[in-house]
Amino acid sequence: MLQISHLSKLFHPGSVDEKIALVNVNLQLKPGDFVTVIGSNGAGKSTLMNMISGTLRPDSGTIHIGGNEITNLSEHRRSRWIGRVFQDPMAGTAPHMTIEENLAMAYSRGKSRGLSIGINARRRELFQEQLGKLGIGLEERLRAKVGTLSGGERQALSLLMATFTKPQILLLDEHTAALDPARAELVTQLTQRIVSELKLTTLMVTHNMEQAIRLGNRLIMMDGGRIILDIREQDKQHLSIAGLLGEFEQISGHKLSDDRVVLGT
Ligand SMILES: Nc1ncnc2c1ncn2[C@@H]1O[C@H](COP(=O)(O)OP(=O)(O)OP(=O)(O)O)[C@@H](O)[C@H]1O
Repeated sequence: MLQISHLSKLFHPGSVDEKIALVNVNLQLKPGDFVTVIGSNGAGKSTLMNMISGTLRPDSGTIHIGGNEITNLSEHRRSRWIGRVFQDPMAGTAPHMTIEENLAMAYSRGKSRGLSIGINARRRELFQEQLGKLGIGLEERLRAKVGTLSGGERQALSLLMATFTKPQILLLDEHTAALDPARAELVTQLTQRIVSELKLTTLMVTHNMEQAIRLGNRLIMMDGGRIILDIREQDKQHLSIAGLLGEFEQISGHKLSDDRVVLGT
C-alpha cells in the first residue's frame, strides 16, 4: 500500500547548519498495517510524515501509494489518497467555519469540484450519521463554529475529516499529545475504532511509549534519520517499555533522548 524506497533528506547541505533528516529510509506497509513510530528528538519522524503528505520533497528516493508514484506530486494532488491529523487541534480544521462546512470541505478533498460541492439534505444526513458514531454529541451541533469546540472535540472531528473519504494512508502526527489524559484516551479509542472499521493503513507518530506498544500491529523506532528497529505482530505484543528502551540503547549506542517522551498514560 505504501512503499518508501531509499528516501534521503539533508537540510542546508554544506553549511554549518547542515542537518541529516533522513538517510536511505526504506519502509513498506501492507494494506491494513497500523504502524506506530517512536524515536529520539530530531530522528526524522516529522520529515518522513511531511514527505509522504507532500509538504517536503526528498533529495533522493521514491514514494508509492497503491502502486502510484507520488514522490513529486503536489500536496493537493496526492491529498485524495492521504488523511492526516496533526498534533495541534487548531491545524486540521477551519475554526471560523461550521462543523458541517468543515465536513463538506473534507468530503470534497482531492476532488476537482472543490468547495462548490456544498451541503444538501442528504449530505447533512450523512454528516450527522458519521458524527453520531463519534459518540460525543457533535451531531447535534452541525452549525456550531469549529472554533468553539474543545481540543478533544476538534481532534475527534479532525480524525473524522481525515478518514471521511477512506484514504489509502492515514498519517497521525502525535495527534493526542496536546490533549489532557482523558481526552487523549477518548481520541485514541476513536482512532482504534475508525482504523479497524475502515481497515486503514496507518502511520502514527507518538511520544507515548505505552500507546506505541498498545496500538497497531507494528512498531518502528527511528534515530538519526534511520529506521533502527522494526517490530511486528507477535513480537510487538510481548514488548515492554523497559525492553524497548533497552533495545533502543543497544542498537543506537545511546539513550533515547526525547524531551517529550511519555512512558505511560
Ligand atoms: N525545515 C527544516 N530546516 C532545517 N532543518 C530541519 C528542518 N526540519 C527538520 N530539520 C532537522 O532535521 C532533523 C530531523 O527533524 P524532524 O523534525 O524530522 O525530527 P523528529 O523525529 O520529528 O523530531 P521531534 O521528535 O523532536 O519532533 C533534525 O535535525 C531537525 O533539526
